[in-house]
Amino acid sequence: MQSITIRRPDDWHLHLRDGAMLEGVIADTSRTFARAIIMPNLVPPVVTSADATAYRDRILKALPNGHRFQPLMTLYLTEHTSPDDVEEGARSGLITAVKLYPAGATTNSHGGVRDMEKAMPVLERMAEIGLPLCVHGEVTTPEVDIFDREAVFIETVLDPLRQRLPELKVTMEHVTTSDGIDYIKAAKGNLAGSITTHHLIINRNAILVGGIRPHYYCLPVAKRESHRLALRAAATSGDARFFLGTDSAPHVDPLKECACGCAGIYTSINTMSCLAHVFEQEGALDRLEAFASLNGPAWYGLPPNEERITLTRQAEPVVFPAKIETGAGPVTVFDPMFPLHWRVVG
Ligand SMILES: NC(=O)N[C@@H](CC(=O)O)C(=O)O
Ligand SMILES: [Zn+2]
Ligand SMILES: [Zn+2]
Repeated sequence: MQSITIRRPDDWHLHLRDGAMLEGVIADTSRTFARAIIMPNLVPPVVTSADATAYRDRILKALPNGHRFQPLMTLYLTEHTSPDDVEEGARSGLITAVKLYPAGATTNSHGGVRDMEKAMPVLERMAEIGLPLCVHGEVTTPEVDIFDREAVFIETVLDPLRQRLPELKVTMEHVTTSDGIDYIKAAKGNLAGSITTHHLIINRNAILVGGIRPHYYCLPVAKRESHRLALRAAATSGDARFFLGTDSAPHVDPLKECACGCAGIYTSINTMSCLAHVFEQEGALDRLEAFASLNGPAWYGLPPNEERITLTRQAEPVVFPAKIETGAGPVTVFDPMFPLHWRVVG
């Protein structure tokens, strides 16, 4: 049997939600991942260090017995965020990054930033103390086509910001376009990108061909095939600027399967099986560890995990549930549309 052993992976972009949903999903991450950057887009969002402390405690309380898992907390940037609060949170080790949601760009982003000018004092402080900014890189201008939102964000928001504050460390999260990949590669430093599992596997056909398929709808929306290929090339290249951020984003089925379905794909449970498949297809299994376990910690200035996990390839497909049941309701699991043969064995 073929097998591969890598350092225990981390997830550099994860939605754990809260309450019954948090309790229902956390084990799918903590079973396999040692750490994750926890997204702050709760209702209401995690905006202060006090909010983040309370949320971290709820996450740790929801952890199954025997699971060791470190939530790396983020603050949701608003136009009123206090630079001092951010600095205190960072210095105490509570906060790993601050998250920029352009207002209206995605799930629970209405409290995000409308006018970047108002966020400058916080961003300047972050640049000073070396605290990374994680960005949902999409503009929300109604005139801009949804498939172009990432490219336009780079040109009109991200590049001007980086020119103004070259010392600011920026993580472009869930990169979905070759424009994003090229922009990161061309940068002289202080820029990296996370890539999701699903964007390595689906293009926009998955959402629209043969009927509208809400469980493949997420933001940024999957793009055309050429972009997926660029993401795969970057992820499997070993380039230290690219790493895993699953963006696993659970929504209960009734909120996905309706006239105005939520954006988000749930991949925590089968991410490593999907990734091993992708890296094997690309002849890059030896670079899976860089993508899932090494590049992320290096970017965030943390040591890689000492523990190892082993994945084995079995002849029979590995069966994952089509849905998980949570106290909040059922959540459909990402279906890669091919059989998975890799399993995490420990
Ligand atoms: N990715 C998504 O489609 N949804 C995320 C928000 C986000 O990461 O943009 C969510 O919170 O549901
Ligand atoms: Zn996002
Ligand atoms: Zn997300």
